[in-house]
Amino acid sequence: MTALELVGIGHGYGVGDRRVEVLHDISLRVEPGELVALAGPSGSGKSTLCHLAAGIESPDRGSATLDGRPTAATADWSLVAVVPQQHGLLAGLTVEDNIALPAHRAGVDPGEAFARLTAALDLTAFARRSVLETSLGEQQRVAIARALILAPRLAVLDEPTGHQDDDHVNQVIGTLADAARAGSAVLVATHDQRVWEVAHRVIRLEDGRMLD
Ligand SMILES: Nc1ncnc2c1ncn2[C@@H]1O[C@H](COP(=O)(O)OP(=O)(O)OP(=O)(O)O)[C@@H](O)[C@H]1O
Repeated sequence: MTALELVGIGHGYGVGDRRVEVLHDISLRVEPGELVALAGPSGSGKSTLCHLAAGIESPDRGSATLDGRPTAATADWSLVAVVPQQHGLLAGLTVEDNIALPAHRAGVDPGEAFARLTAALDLTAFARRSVLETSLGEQQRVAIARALILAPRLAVLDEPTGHQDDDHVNQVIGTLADAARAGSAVLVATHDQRVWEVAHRVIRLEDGRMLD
C-alpha cells in the first residue's frame, strides 16, 4: 500500500497582487521502504512540498494523504516525522530528551532505537548536554534522530545534510537508508548529490513543476 500520496497539488502564498503560485499540479507517491529525493534549484518549491507532504500546511488544491488520511490530520510522530530546515528542537531540553521526546509522548521506551540512532549519528558523547551547547550540525543530527526514533510510517527531511562534513554526511545517508530498509517511506529535499545517489528515485522540481 502506498504510504504517501500527493495528488494534483497546487499551492501558493499571499493574496491579490502579492499572490505567488509556488507549486503546480504535483502528483507523487512514496511507498513504504522507499527513499525519494526531491531536487531542484533554490526557490523551486522543495520546502513547500515538504510542508504539504508532512501536513504542516494543507494544499490549496489537490490532496496529501498518508495511508488514505490527510497528512494535516496526523499529529503522531510514529506516522509522520519531520526534520524542518530550522530543525525545530526544544531549546530547554538536552540532546537526549529532544531525541526521546516522541517516544516519551507515545509512552514507549526509547531504549534500543535511542542507542542505535545516537551511535549511528555520532551523538553519544554529548547526549546529556543542552542542545543550546551544540553545533548546528549536531543539532541537525539530533533532529534526524528524533524524527526516526519511532520508525515513522513517513519521514520528511528538508536538507538533512546541509550542515554536515563528509563523514557525518555518510552517517546521515546511512541512517536514512536504514530507515527506508526498515519500512519507512522517506522523502528528502536535498541539493546533495550524495543523497541522490542512494535514493531509489530523484524527483526534480523547477519553478514549482515536476520535471520528467
Ligand atoms: N511563507 C511564504 N510566503 C511567501 N512566499 C513564500 C513563502 N514560503 C516560500 N515562499 C516562496 O515560495 C517559493 C518556493 O520556496 P521554497 O522554500 O519551497 O523553495 P525551496 O526549493 O525549498 O528553496 P531552497 O532550496 O532555497 O530552500 C520561493 O519563491 C519562496 O520565496
